Amino acid sequence: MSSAHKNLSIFSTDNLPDISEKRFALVVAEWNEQVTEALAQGAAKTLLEYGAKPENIVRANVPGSYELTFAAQKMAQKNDIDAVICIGCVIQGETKHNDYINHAVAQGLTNVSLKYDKPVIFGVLTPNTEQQALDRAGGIHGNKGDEAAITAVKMLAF
Ligand SMILES: Nc1c(NC[C@H](O)[C@H](O)[C@H](O)CO)[nH]c(=O)[nH]c1=O
Ligand SMILES: CC(=O)[C@@H](O)COP(=O)(O)O
Repeated sequence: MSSAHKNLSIFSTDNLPDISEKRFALVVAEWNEQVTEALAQGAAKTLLEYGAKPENIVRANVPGSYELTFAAQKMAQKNDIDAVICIGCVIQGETKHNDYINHAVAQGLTNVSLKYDKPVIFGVLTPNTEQQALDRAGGIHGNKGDEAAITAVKMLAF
């Protein structure tokens, strides 16, 4: 079901684990900062709403979404990080560059998650237009940052 038919920030929060002592890395790409900052704020707010402590959310910025994988690995290898949430926005341009970034990051974050046996959440928007991005960063389709945070919390139940 496409985002056009549902608010991405409406999800079940039943049976969530206690995250009061869990530590989260929040890795944020600076490209399309208006969007990624809205996503990051949504993710942080949601973690706090569901019981995370402010001191247990470790924020790190990277230049672009392609760099999320390297930073995610640096965070995932830390013994005091329980989950990594990666935030980015890769807007389609005139060339295929966005495709290469998106595929590299999706596969890269999956590899990091499996290598370090920790949830590494793909909170990267891959819109065709800036408006599509804004719609998913606190607009008509909710906030994908909220969704990424809840996903991290749910995965800590495994
Ligand atoms: N065009 C976008 C980029 N491009 C930059 C790359 O992510 C990367 O930093 C560069 O290729 C150097 O390695 N990044 C985004 O996050 N969003 C874009 O729309
Ligand atoms: C997705 C990007 O990296 C973006 O800057 C590429 O834009 P373009 O394909 O028009 O060069």
